[in-house]
Amino acid sequence: MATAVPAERDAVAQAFPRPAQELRLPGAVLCRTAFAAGAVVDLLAAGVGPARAAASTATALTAAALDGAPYDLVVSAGIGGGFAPEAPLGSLVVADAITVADLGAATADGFLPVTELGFGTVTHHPPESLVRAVAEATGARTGTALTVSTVTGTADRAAALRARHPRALAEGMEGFGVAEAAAAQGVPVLEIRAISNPVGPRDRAAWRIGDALAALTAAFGKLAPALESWKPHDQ
Ligand SMILES: O=C(O)c1cccc(C(=O)CC[C@H]2O[C@@H](n3cnc4c(=O)[nH]cnc43)[C@H](O)[C@@H]2O)c1
Repeated sequence: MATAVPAERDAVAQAFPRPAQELRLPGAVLCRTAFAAGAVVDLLAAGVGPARAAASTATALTAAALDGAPYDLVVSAGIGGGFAPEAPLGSLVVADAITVADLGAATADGFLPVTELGFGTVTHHPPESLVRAVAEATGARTGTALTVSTVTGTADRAAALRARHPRALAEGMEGFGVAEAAAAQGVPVLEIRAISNPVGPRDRAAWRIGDALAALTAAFGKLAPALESWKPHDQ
């Protein structure tokens, strides 16, 4: 379970019945806990932004694989911006598509995603059955979660993103990085965002970080059955 910062990791940890044990890796610290039924869960404050989040997640994945206990699933979780009116403050979004919104080239004719330049990928798709089960368990809306390296701070930018990604519900800074690390090792990925602020004109007074962290704790409290019953071969 990869969050950006320790406050998000601790909000997730509160949903687990057992206190987490710290495991130090080179470049990452895991907090190991477990579901009531026993399945082990590693919580990682992976850092802010897609690059740092990818590096930390790759470290954790590699350590688990070398230990002979590879992960079945990676979850990117945290607070995020919500596109109005579909994703209001305090609501939850589970991504059915994890898309990087600003990886590409600016041209006179507009933005070109990196895939149109002939490189890489811009979207990862979490397993459909898991997205459905998590949305049912938590009441989350499902749609695209965008990953950006620059937080949106104007109405124009929000409108441009929405025009390019009509199914976008949430914006964060880590999901695509976490998903790239997971995909590189063939591990499925999920992204869950609790909405702390609207995507749009910068207005720090409008942030509701406490409410979003509480929504994250509540969501993970309801997630155990959906995650535990999901089998990696179910798509
Ligand atoms: O200074 C600002 O105007 C501002 C607005 C929103 C977020 C930030 C951050 O520095 C938070 C980065 C952190 O939180 C996640 N996050 C939360 N809201 C958003 C958002 O609207 N767009 C992108 N990321 C957001 C993000 O995943 C980072 O971990 C500053």
